Amino acid sequence: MNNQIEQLLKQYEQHIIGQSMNLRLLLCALFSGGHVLLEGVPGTGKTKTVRTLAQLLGGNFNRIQFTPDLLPSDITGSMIYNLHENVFETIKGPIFTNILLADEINRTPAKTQAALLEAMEEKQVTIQGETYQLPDVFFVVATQNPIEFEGTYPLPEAQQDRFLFKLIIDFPPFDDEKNVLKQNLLKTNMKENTEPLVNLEQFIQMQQAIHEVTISDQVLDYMMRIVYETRQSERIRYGASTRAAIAIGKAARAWAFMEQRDYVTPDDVKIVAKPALRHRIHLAPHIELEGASVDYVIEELVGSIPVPR
Ligand SMILES: Nc1ncnc2c1ncn2[C@@H]1O[C@H](COP(=O)(O)OP(=O)(O)OP(=O)(O)O)[C@@H](O)[C@H]1O
Repeated sequence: MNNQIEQLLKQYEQHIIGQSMNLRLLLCALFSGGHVLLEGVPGTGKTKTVRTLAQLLGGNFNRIQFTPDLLPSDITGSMIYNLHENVFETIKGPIFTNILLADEINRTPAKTQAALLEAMEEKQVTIQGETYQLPDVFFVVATQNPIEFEGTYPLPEAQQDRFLFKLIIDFPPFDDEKNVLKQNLLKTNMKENTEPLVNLEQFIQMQQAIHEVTISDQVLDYMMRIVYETRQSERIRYGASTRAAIAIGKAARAWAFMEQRDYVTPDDVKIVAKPALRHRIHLAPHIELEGASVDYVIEELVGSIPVPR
């Protein structure tokens, strides 16, 4: 693995315990230029995970708590009249940051959700007719609580499709969770000062290098076959979109880069397929009734497709 990336992940894993795969996938999404939906019950370290990533990259971090009364301009910004100077001034909203935690995105109505999602897609924001570019490194992690649905506004399918990955934060294994307690209660291994390990310029250079990673025709075919089969399977009501296929390709390339390879393997594709697909497909009603999970169905589907040599 690229030495700098290896260092970064090592540090990251010292701060966020027992979430190794999720940390890698989060970094993979960031390298791919995508955004992430993060699902987990409260208190499982989601905020710390995203804040620490920003610190390790030397980037700015903002957190917006999505509430029912949040307005689009509370995210993007607004224009105010400065009485002292007799001029209008643009106040840029909290979206102008490198890493944004959109906490409980499904607690706000569709209009405000759409303002964030539009900005994610267009990498720019319009305030009173003026357009402002978002930073070159702009990464949104939107959280959702998997068990509390009352008073929520579920993200429409088309909006979910805009997220490269959906990651699920589960409780860490027993011993790892005990280490979280030690970190917090005994202050062992506690690193309050998280020094950046790379800066944003270096990060952008690495991101550009990912374009050099090649994808053979057989591997492209394999990716396409996975997405195509989501539309054929009788276990799936709605299959994945073309945007999903592109997402798998981008993420697999970033994963290969993180593994210090200049070509994508079928294994890279397998690793990123689940987080790239789980929020984009809908199970058929009879499969839902059987209680099968989306992850299980994806695993079976991917496992049934011949792997190219
Ligand atoms: N895997 C972990 N590694 C390190 N610290 C953790 C981990 N999980 C939880 N914590 C600790 O648990 C506390 C709560 O974490 P945090 O606030 O990030 O959770 P959250 O999922 O964002 O919660 P909420 O949804 O309520 O905002 C913090 O003190 C954090 O240090």
